[in-house]
Amino acid sequence: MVKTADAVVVQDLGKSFRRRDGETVVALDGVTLSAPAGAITAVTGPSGAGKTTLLQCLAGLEKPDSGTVRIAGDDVTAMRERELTRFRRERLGFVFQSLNLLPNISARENILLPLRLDGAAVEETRLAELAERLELSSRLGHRPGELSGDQQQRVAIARALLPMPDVLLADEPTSALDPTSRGAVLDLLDEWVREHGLSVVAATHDPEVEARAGRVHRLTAGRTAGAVAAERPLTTRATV
Ligand SMILES: Nc1ncnc2c1ncn2[C@@H]1O[C@H](COP(=O)(O)OP(=O)(O)OP(=O)(O)O)[C@@H](O)[C@H]1O
Repeated sequence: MVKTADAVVVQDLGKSFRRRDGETVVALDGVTLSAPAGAITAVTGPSGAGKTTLLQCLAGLEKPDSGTVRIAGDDVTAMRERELTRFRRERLGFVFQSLNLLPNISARENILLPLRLDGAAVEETRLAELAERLELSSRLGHRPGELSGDQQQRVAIARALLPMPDVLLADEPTSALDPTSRGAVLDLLDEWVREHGLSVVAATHDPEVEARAGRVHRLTAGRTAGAVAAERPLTTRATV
């Protein structure tokens, strides 16, 4: 089933940080954007533009100072911590820049962790399919320290996808991937977007992710410049 409504709607989001020296850094300065279901949305922009902060606010891991974040119609900014934790587990998948794999358990156990925390059944068939598509089948018994950076990033992607989230929030999801794995990962994401209506919101510097995106938002100094930099239907890959 392919959904077409906006999965993520961000309105006038503001977030500042107080640095140790007392200076205030404005990371998000009134960001307004949306991301449809059934598409990849790229958030691009120079280093320090606020991309990671935006994803953290979308995930409810940072509390914005102003504005709203709606995911599948639910106002994330209004949720209390317990509700937010459940919402995150049930609806969202993350690929963090730092990957956050647990070092003392195998790739397989890392991938299964969100389902285990949720008390959900282990989806062996889906796990096997994901592992095969991400070329991890022979690596599932290895711990993260025994894997290359490229393999670790693919483990983080498998972990985020296995519970079948509505929205995948990904911070530089292809940064450690070589060209072959990058193609395999992006093909897989394209497929999930089309077949499961997944909404992928990816902060990225990677032109290939941008090329696959149905919508591109460019952030500059915490602001969306012109809100939608490029928009095209999923089936056409024309550059705008
Ligand atoms: N916890 C924090 N404390 C203080 N300042 C912060 C904090 N997090 C982010 N910032 C500042 O907010 C601004 C936006 O940072 P952010 O990491 O969101 O940018 P980014 O676009 O993701 O950068 P990159 O592409 O390098 O990851 C930067 O000036 C950064 O130094």
